[in-house]
Amino acid sequence: MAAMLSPLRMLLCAAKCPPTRHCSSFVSRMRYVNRLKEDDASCLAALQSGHIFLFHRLSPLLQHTERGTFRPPALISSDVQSVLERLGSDGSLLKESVLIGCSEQNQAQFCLDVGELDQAAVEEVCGGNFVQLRKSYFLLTGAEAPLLAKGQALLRWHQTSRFCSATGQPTLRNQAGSQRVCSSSGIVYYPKMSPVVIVLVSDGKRCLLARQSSFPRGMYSALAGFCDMGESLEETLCREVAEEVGLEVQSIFYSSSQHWPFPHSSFMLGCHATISPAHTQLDVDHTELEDARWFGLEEITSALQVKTPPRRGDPPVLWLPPKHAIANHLIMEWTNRQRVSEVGE
Ligand SMILES: NC(=O)c1ccc[n+]([C@@H]2O[C@H](COP(=O)([O-])OP(=O)(O)OC[C@H]3O[C@@H](n4cnc5c(N)ncnc54)[C@H](O)[C@@H]3O)[C@@H](O)[C@H]2O)c1
Ligand SMILES: [Mg+2]
Repeated sequence: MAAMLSPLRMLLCAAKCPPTRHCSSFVSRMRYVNRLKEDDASCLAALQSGHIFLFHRLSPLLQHTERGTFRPPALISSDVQSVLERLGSDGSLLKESVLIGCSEQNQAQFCLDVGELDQAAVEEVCGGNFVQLRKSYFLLTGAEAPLLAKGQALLRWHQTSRFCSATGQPTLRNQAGSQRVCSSSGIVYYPKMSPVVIVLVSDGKRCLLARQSSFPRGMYSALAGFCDMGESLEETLCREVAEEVGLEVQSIFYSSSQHWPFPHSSFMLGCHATISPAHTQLDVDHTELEDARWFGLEEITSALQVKTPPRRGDPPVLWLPPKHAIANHLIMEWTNRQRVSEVGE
């Protein structure tokens, strides 16, 4: 999963880069993006030759490909400019684009919300459809889904951060859209994510999954909870497991992290935790969770084979979080470890 590299995999990826006397292309891309965040003139120049992903009221534009898949078109600036002009908008909207990265081809990448234009008209001119992010996220494969999630998160932040919470005066963004400054007090605001710990608890033989009443039918996921102010990752993890299922954690292993756009930007910190096999009795907090249960390797293995979510009237079947979700990644890691340890027994 490209968006979630464990520290070991990160080391392996870094090891693959050939040593050069100059900066690696990764280093130069990261430095380029950083420069664009700090220098408005360079960012504006990069926008003229950059790629732009369009959104309409926070829904990204997707196109059907010949292979029956979907992709977000990366439009060039001059094309976006002519779409805007054709639909009666003056060119100034283009400058509202927000920097989201740099492609491996060294192209600066931006996103732009054209919510002030008629949705159907933009769709017709661009030959695509604006699809809600929750749906788009699961229609896309690879790195495009997290890129769009980042774009939507930044666009949402700009749309909801127009005023300083200390003075009530308007805030002004820099060209990259990486910060906003109060026009009166000079207070600088940066985009925010809420840290969330997500943990797959195991008693050595089984893993613990839970469901909230709002989850799709049959879906169980790892335990998750927002960090309280001042807490460490470990403290949040132990508190959430205690609060939600009444268990005390013995040990914690960090796995990986993920930006999760739903319902707003969360920074998911993924961990595994073990509890003593002698203390597995659950005391579920039913105000938070509809159900929590232990699942063995066999049940998880067959749930991983289920390809479509259960429908109303179908026999009850365990449905696991989709591939893009870090919960799925944790479950896969646990499954692989259990398989190895069962072979070793
Ligand atoms: N990507 C994944 O695999 C995955 C899996 C499970 C959950 N999640 C995400 O994790 C998040 C947290 O999980 P949870 O709902 O069990 O959390 P939780 O157990 O902390 O319960 C949510 C409650 O926490 C309170 N809360 C405290 N700080 C908050 C904040 N900054 N934002 C919103 N609410 C806050 C609210 O009262 C809210 O109702 C959810 O938004 C969910 O989308 C992601
Ligand atoms: Mg929770």
